[in-house]
Amino acid sequence: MTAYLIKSVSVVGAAPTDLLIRDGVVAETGAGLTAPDATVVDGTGLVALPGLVDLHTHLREPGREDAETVESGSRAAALGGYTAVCAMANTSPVADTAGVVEQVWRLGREAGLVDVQPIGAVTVGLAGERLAELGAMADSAARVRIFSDDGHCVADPKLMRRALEYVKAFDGVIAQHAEEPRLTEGAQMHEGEVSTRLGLTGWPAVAEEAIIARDVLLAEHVGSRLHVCHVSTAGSVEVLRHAKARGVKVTAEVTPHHLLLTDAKAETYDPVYKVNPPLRTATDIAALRAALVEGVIDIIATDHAPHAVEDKECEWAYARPGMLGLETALSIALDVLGPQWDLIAERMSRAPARIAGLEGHGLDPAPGVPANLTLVDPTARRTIEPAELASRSRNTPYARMTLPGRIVATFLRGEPTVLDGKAVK
Ligand SMILES: NC(=O)N[C@@H](CC(=O)O)C(=O)O
Repeated sequence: MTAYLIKSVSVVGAAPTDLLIRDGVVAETGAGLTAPDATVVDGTGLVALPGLVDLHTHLREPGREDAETVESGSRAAALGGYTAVCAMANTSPVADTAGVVEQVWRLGREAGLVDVQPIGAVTVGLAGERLAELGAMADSAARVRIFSDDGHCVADPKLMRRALEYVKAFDGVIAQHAEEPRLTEGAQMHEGEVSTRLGLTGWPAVAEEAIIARDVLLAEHVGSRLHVCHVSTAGSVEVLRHAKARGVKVTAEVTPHHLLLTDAKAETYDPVYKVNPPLRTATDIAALRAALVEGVIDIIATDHAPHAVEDKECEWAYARPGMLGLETALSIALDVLGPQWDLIAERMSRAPARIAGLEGHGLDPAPGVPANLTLVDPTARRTIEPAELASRSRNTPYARMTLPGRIVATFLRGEPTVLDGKAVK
């Protein structure tokens, strides 16, 4: 195993220091370190963060390997500064058995670019009718702790209650895609002034808020852990604030795109902006940003949703919802939050690692800690070229935008997965 000596790097925004990485861990920190056997990495001007952790990634394997594979998505993640991603269950076949989650977990190990933690489906086939084998997935080699029907809401309150109760036995968490399906039938975009003008069927904010309100009450009633996926409205923030004040065990995520882009993007009729939940208003964005700073929203999660060209470059109504996120998330966070490094480390690494229970992740670089970290150049600016992304898909909403920050290197247990801004393998 090669040793690495990172010189003069700012750890989470602190004064520059040296980091010696050896045998998979941070062996030493301090000014003026020397290690003749180590490869030197110049960290001048760079910020070291604990490796980012994404709680919400669609890797598409098995089933849609044309859109993404565990390997291509892992490479996109590493290039985005991630050392761990949680892979959503809406694959084909659905990850609703021990066999499928073990397959995804094994593919992640084989790719070896990030730790891939499979998420298990809550219900068989995401159909919302009966519980999947949650216990078998938890006991499998993949050690599943997060369960989600993401892409679909667990709409039946009795099933949701059962799922919340079931996962208590192994400190699991249900990650809910909050969307009351009866209120979003035929929905194409956010219900509001723009949808009225464009004549597109709207997805009202209340469809999200009603489910979150119900679920925080259910989680409180059974004393279980609830995680809310991709929170997108100001009203949802108020429900979450209320629940947290009552001591409900609820955590919540916001995506980079819901922090930056509004429903006005639909005016272009470019389906790259079609996403679920939909892009909302400037008022929602302001509330989401404030909630993220305050901690009412715990984490940024990408909802990286790669789609093949034919599923995206078609009429708006026929396009699949979803956008890429892994390779641009840190840049959007920097754009939105500025260089608040401790906040970024908390919302993009420490907190998601805690929620997912990922050992060895989400820890600031310090002696003895597994060397899962990323080096960011905060002053660099880059223009997003879809063709240059590592993802197999091209559906980034940031094409040709110039964004702050560049991932220079990522280390997974002391081995670089990215060096000089390029994937190592
Ligand atoms: N977030 C998205 O817009 N898409 C997700 C699933 C979903 O939530 O619809 C996908 O898997 O593509």
